[in-house]
Amino acid sequence: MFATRRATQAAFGALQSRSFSATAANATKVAVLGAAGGIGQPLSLLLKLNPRVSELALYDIKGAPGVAADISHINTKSIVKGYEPGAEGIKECLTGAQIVLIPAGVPRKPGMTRDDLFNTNASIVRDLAKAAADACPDANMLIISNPVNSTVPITAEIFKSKGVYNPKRLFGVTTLDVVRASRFISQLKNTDPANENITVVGGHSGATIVPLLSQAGYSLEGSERDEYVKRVQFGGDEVVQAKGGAGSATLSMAMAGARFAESLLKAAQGQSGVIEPTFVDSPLYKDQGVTYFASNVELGPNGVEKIHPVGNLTDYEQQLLDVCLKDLKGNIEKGQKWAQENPGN
Ligand SMILES: NC(=O)C1=CN([C@@H]2O[C@H](COP(=O)(O)OP(=O)(O)OC[C@H]3O[C@@H](n4cnc5c(N)ncnc54)[C@H](O)[C@@H]3O)[C@@H](O)[C@H]2O)C=CC1
Ligand SMILES: O=C([O-])CC(=O)C(=O)O
Repeated sequence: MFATRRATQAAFGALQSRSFSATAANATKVAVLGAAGGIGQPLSLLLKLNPRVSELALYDIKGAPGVAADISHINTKSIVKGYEPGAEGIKECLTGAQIVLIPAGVPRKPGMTRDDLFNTNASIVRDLAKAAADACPDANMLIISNPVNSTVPITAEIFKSKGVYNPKRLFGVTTLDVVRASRFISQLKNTDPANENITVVGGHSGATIVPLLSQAGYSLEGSERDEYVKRVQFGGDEVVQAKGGAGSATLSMAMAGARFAESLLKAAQGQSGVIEPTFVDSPLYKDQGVTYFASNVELGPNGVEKIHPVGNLTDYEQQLLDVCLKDLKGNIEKGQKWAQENPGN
């Protein structure tokens, strides 16, 4: 039993700071949109375990009050409330939120690319972004719904159209790529994954995902290198295949989303030097027409504090980056154009 308790504590150790407790001064309302889904439920659970969160607001088109009632019995201090679907529910859910996580939308089935989700998820994200732009224009927006390379630019266009766009507060959550890249190298090298932190740059689909192993001091060669990179780039497909039509990564994504939210909370609550790769409005490749890009970003009380350049690359990594930039440009422009042509009601 004690072993079980120790294992549970270790599992949540990265998410919890036991000495930290939200006070009136740093009270933080976090909203999850799509909270009753495969990602939304475990993500909400992990946020309930985070002492930096004082209020958890859950919204979905179905089932959020039930998820909230369940999670609210967990013996941590934060208040949890689930909201009914509709304009009033989403407005109340979002009012006063400092962080909004959006995992609402459909997941992939085998044989689909993330871009195949565009037609369904673009309008879901647009409508939720509109509600957020009205109710909590200063919140940090964390976009999980795929295709992230397009849903982040869609969110930006909506905020721009309402005159409240702040590029420092919009994040595409690419943390799962970092988590996978770190776990997969630890399997190859027999190291502790907790000590690995592989930087992953670019975007969040296939060839746009570029792991930078050389910066962690690793140099894989030949087929071992190619297989590693392919596994990081197509890790999502591995899960989609294994689930056989029942969706894509949910549990690992919930962990990754909770980790990114925790990093933002730490930075917002005064911790310096908090750095995570994330897909943001970025100057790095704007001269090549790529207006959003994931690289290491230092987080602070105002969101994005400093966007780090990608740093030194091997010739091989440079080749991966060149392919990434080409794909990424198309994904971004597709989202921007769609949002401009489909402003919704
Ligand atoms: N960024 C990343 O690394 C990852 C992103 N994803 C993406 O996250 C999204 C969600 O995946 P799952 O949770 O597995 O899907 P899911 O289908 O299990 O859950 C989605 C939830 O969104 C809700 N929803 C749909 N329309 C909504 C709306 N207008 N307002 C509020 N809620 C709404 C649904 O009712 C459902 O509960 C997918 O697009 C998936 O591709 C998945 C894994 C990793
Ligand atoms: O593969 C998918 O569709 C879900 C996802 O983004 C991931 O697992 O990285």
